Amino acid sequence: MNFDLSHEKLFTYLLILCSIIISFGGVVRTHKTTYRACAVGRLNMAAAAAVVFRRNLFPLKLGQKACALHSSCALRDADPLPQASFFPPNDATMLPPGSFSDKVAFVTGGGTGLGRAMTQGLSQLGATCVIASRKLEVLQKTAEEITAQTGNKVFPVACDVRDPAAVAQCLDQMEKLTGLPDVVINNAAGNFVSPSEKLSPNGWKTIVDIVLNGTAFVTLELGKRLIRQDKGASFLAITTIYAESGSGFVVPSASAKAGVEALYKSLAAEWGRYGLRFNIIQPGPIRTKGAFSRLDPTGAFEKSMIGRIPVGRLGTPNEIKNLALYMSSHYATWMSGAVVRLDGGEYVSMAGEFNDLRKVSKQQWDLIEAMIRQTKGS
Ligand SMILES: CCCCCCCCCCC/C=C\C=C\C(=O)SCCNC(=O)CCNC(=O)[C@H](O)C(C)(C)COP(=O)(O)OP(=O)(O)OC[C@H]1O[C@@H](n2cnc3c(N)ncnc32)[C@H](O)[C@@H]1OP(=O)(O)O
Ligand SMILES: NC(=O)C1=CN([C@@H]2O[C@H](COP(=O)(O)OP(=O)(O)OC[C@H]3O[C@@H](n4cnc5c(N)ncnc54)[C@H](OP(=O)(O)O)[C@@H]3O)[C@@H](O)[C@H]2O)C=CC1
Repeated sequence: MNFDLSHEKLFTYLLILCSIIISFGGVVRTHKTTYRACAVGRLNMAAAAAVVFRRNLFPLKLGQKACALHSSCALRDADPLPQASFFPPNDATMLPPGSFSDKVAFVTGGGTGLGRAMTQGLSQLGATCVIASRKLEVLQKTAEEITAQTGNKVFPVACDVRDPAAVAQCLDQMEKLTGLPDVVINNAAGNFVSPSEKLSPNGWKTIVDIVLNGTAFVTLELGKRLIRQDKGASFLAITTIYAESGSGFVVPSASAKAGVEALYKSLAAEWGRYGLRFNIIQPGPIRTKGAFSRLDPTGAFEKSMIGRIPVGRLGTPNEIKNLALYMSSHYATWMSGAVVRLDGGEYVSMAGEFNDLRKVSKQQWDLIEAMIRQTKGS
């Protein structure tokens, strides 16, 4: 019998064996690294398998604990690159205090992640906020926390943006609570990575319904009401850098976000005459539980993702907050139909044909240059 087991395969099998032991609650030492299963119960096996998967793609640092796939564990935090020290995030709120006094802001998906950060910023600068999404308890907790911090009211309203009747009801409720908004941020989204050949019709529909139809229902219903009341407003949509390029493995999201951009650019042209502005932010990767748990659940890709960001680090929710506040404010009244990318340079870094030459060392460059200079004629 021919046992063709390379070191790599043997190591993988060993790790799978370890993961099975881990899944029964054990602690395993391999290569001086202690892996302790962070999950209990049914998720144990999945977590341990994720560690094996990740270890084989990108080695864990010594002593780093495996924490994949379990909600009780903090999300892994891959190191920034050295150049990130030139570009520290400035999380302070940028606009002057009171920039949104007497304004009402409506933020979809305002209970978590980037939506929460933008709501916090608007509230801090004086806005009365209404936040809407499916999970009322999450919204309530965020609303209480922000109001306690800023002293300004944040109203939670349950709403599934996929349902136009629910959207209309939510806006009725807002009108009673605060009147129509001056600032609208369409931030709610759904996403997951999946090979497209595994997508069911309902998988496709779910993402397109949340992202494109949800944004359209909110925007069109609010727009009609604002037009009827002759009230101006700023609309902002949060899309993504791959809305422009497209991307494999998140095809429903890429298609829907591209649709949102077309919707916003079109309405910028059509509804300016009613006092309505429409702009778009395309964020690069920012660690939020919502995004990373669905787009990189094993944590295997975070390091390589940071590696392709010229600024050498992920963005922060507060960086998106500051841009969103500016674009929604009275400092930006001449801005409409704009698409602003905020991604540490990731988009251009992935696009440039020769950008991988960053990996070439000084000595290799000397050699390459000498070879090129030796070439005569064509
Ligand atoms: C080189 C790799 C680099 C990795 C980088 C990682 C980090 C990158 C950061 C950059 C991010 C860029 C853009 C981000 C865009 C975002 O939008 S992030 C925000 C993500 N947040 C959310 O998604 C929050 C809300 N999401 C949800 O509620 C759910 O996830 C869901 C599925 C969207 C909706 O929930 P629900 O309505 O309950 O739907 P379900 O009934 O569960 O499912 C509906 C159908 O979808 C199918 N499905 C669900 N999950 C999957 C999956 N993982 N794979 C395949 N199919 C899936 C499900 O089976 C249902 O279909 P069927 O009825 O046919 O079974
Ligand atoms: N984080 C990142 O790296 C990036 C994020 N983005 C975009 O930023 C935005 C915020 O994402 P992020 O904060 O990371 O992720 P989150 O998952 O935290 O935010 C998504 C929000 O959408 C809400 N939501 C989902 N489905 C619905 C629905 N059917 N009706 C109403 N609300 C819904 C969720 O609340 P609930 O579950 O209560 O409904 C949640 O608050 C999204 O538009 C995303 O596409 C873009 C590029 C990069």
